[in-house]
Amino acid sequence: MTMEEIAVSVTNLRKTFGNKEILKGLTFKVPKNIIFGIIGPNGAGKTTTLRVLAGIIRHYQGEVKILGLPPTKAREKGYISYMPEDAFPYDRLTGLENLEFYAKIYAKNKDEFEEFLEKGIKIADLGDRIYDKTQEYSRGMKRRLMIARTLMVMPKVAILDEPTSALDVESSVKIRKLIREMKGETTIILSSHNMLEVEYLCDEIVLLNHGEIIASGTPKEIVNKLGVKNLEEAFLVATGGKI
Ligand SMILES: Nc1ncnc2c1ncn2[C@@H]1O[C@H](COP(=O)(O)OP(=O)(O)OP(=O)(O)O)[C@@H](O)[C@H]1O
Repeated sequence: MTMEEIAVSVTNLRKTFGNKEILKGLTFKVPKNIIFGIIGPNGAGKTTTLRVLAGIIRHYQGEVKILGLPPTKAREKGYISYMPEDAFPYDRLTGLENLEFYAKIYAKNKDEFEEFLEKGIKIADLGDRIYDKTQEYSRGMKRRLMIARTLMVMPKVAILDEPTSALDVESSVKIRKLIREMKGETTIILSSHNMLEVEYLCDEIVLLNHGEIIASGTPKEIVNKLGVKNLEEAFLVATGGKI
């Protein structure tokens, strides 16, 4: 891969909290415009990694480049849009007002603001409920709004921490479709505990365990390498669980 083809490059990333080493030297590259998954058991370091990439965790060792820039710089330039796992809309605002609020932060001019908003409304797909205060929304509706907010600004890198966690089947399917439809337009980095989802969405993945990468490649490559039937089995074998 040439430099131009790489969206994110991580070299020997280490992060400690107190005296606990949470990330123990991660190295990986994410090509532009793919969907890249970070998977691993609870506490493996997925959210910590995503927070470093999003420019939220500023102190770490190693080198992280987003389109050639340190994450904080890339964030300042509006290259990154990040949806934390516990992202919630402002509940006193309507869905539309929430989108307007976020669009204003990213838009360089009025035309771009309108463009982002139009895209956000389309992605959120909430019909007339977009005019209701979000405190009246279901969990799935809130999530869709947050995904719309994250993706509508056409970031160069969208970071989604567990986009479908705690959603019912129908809401998850809708969100997966949304993400899939953005494929090729932007680089998407997501974490998930749902291996079917990861197999469906992700072009490439890294599997983290105790802050280390224990497998990487396409889902198919990992499955084949471990001689198992699917990614869920690969996950269990690689992390030492039982099938
Ligand atoms: N601010 C913090 N201070 C201290 N320890 C932290 C902090 N943030 C995370 N940790 C610890 O770092 C480890 C990795 O956490 P992280 O949230 O990155 O894992 P994860 O893979 O996203 O887990 P999950 O699947 O449960 O969301 C955990 O042991 C967690 O307790």
